Amino acid sequence: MDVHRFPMAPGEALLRAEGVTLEYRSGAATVRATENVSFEVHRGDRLVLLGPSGCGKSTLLKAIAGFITPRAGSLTLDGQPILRPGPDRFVVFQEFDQLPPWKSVLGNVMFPLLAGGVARAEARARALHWINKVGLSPFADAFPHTLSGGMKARVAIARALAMQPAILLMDEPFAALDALTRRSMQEELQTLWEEIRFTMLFVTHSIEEALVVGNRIVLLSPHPGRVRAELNSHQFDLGSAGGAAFQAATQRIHRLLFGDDALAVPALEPVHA
Ligand SMILES: Nc1ncnc2c1ncn2[C@@H]1O[C@H](COP(=O)(O)OP(=O)(O)OP(=O)(O)O)[C@@H](O)[C@H]1O
Repeated sequence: MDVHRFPMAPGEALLRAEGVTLEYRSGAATVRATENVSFEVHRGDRLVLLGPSGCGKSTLLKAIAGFITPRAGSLTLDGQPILRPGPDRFVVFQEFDQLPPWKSVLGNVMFPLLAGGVARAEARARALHWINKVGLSPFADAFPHTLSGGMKARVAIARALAMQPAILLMDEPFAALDALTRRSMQEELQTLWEEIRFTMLFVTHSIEEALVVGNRIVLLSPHPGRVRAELNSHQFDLGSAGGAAFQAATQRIHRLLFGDDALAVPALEPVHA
């Protein structure tokens, strides 16, 4: 078994969102979360959905995960319509209480593999491999309540990567962490990506985090979320944070989201920050 292998074939889009409108309905009330949103995620991309609170980022992720059906538009993965949840998509949430407290780190990472029908011995080997990758081998038998927030985040990432999903969906995974831990988790995620080159769709409302974590950023307007612009951000990492180019990009994005530029930029115009 090659536990390093991820489904990779650079080139065409892996995930395609086309004109996606998402709504919540309860009784007579309808809340439109996103409107006519289009973007593509290519294999090996670290695409960030960035926008203010309530612009529909989490709702988009839920739709891509297969939990919500678009009111209009389409979502396809590898050319196939997304109709339901599947093992090719795995979500890492902000709430690390997503780890069942009665299972050890090893048990937590093995759990989705076993649920997906992987034999116990292989699930154990794969889990131990990814626990090692996130630097938690000494804690394989520890239980979640004995771990720090950053360690829980690493368990959640190991659990997701062990499933070898076609795309990793991350919903503000570091938002609940203190600033220093958040920064080191961003760094660790970057190191893991450089080694494994998994495909990731990352949701955040932090401009700095988007620049550090992503190679491309899709900016969403306030409620309901519409694509405001798409930017390349591959030139930035934690090393460039605080530098002049990074600061300029941060201010540019801020203006695009909240300032006068927000009205002037048509959807999907490529912007090189
Ligand atoms: N279960 C729900 N029922 C009704 N409306 C909802 C539901 N979940 C979200 N909404 C609404 O949909 C819109 C988008 O919410 P969503 O959580 O996707 O935004 P977000 O960009 O992820 O925000 P945040 O950054 O604060 O998490 C909001 O107006 C929100 O109130």
